[in-house]
Amino acid sequence: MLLCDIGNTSYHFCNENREYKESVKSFDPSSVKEKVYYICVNKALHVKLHSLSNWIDLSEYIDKKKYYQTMGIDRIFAVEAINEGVIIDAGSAVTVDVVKNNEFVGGFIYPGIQAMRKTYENISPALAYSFNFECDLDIMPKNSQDAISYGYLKTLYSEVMSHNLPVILTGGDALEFKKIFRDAKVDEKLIFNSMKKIILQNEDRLC
Ligand SMILES: Nc1ncnc2c1ncn2[C@@H]1O[C@H](COP(=O)(O)OP(=O)(O)O)[C@@H](O)[C@H]1O
Ligand SMILES: CC(C)(COP(=O)(O)O)[C@@H](O)C(=O)NCCC(=O)O
Ligand SMILES: [K+]
Repeated sequence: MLLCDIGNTSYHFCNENREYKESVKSFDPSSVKEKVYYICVNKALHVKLHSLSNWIDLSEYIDKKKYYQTMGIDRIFAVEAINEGVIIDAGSAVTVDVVKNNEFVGGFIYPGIQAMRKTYENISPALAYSFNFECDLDIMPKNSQDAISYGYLKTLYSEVMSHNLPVILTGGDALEFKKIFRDAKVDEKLIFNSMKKIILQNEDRLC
């Protein structure tokens, strides 16, 4: 079964156990001839995907009453996958969603690594550093690279840890954030497993 999670940077495919990515900028979805179950947060692609009969939008098979109307479908599928924890989906944006006793408590959206690095760089060339994910968030920075790394990472780290819940990391940058959320579980297949659960629950409707 071919699954696809489409974000603002990548088509993230999973075929049985093979995972691969294609760029949103260059990939042509009509090149896929087999049936593919997908979710998509990329509004620009919605019309094209809905015109392809072999691309099946799983967002139509989820009970959206538990979520707010404009919530990203990637976040909804991630939340549906767990009963308790804080999910960090680190991609173009970093989304953080809190689930307690199988209930969606709420969540927030934080700039992704590339977006934030460009923001600092656009302020001044003096801030053109990659983020140091090894920087000690318990010590006030005394160099420029840690000054922007701490500025970007400490707020996110403190907020996530304040919930005292298990942390689950997913998304293209999960392994970077694992360096600061050391006790987190990295689950690159979180959303794909959630998609499989929804397909199984709706197999009579999904021919
Ligand atoms: N222009 C870009 N914007 C955002 N992320 C980018 C960009 N170029 C490369 N990346 C990398 O691509 C990955 C995006 O993560 P991914 O989860 O695939 O994105 P999304 O789900 O938002 O499409 C990250 O590792 C990020 O660092
Ligand atoms: C925040 C997102 C852009 C994240 O998408 P991604 O990082 O996977 O490209 C996506 O969840 C989205 O479009 N959300 C809509 C706004 C909201 O969730 O409130
Ligand atoms: K994301």
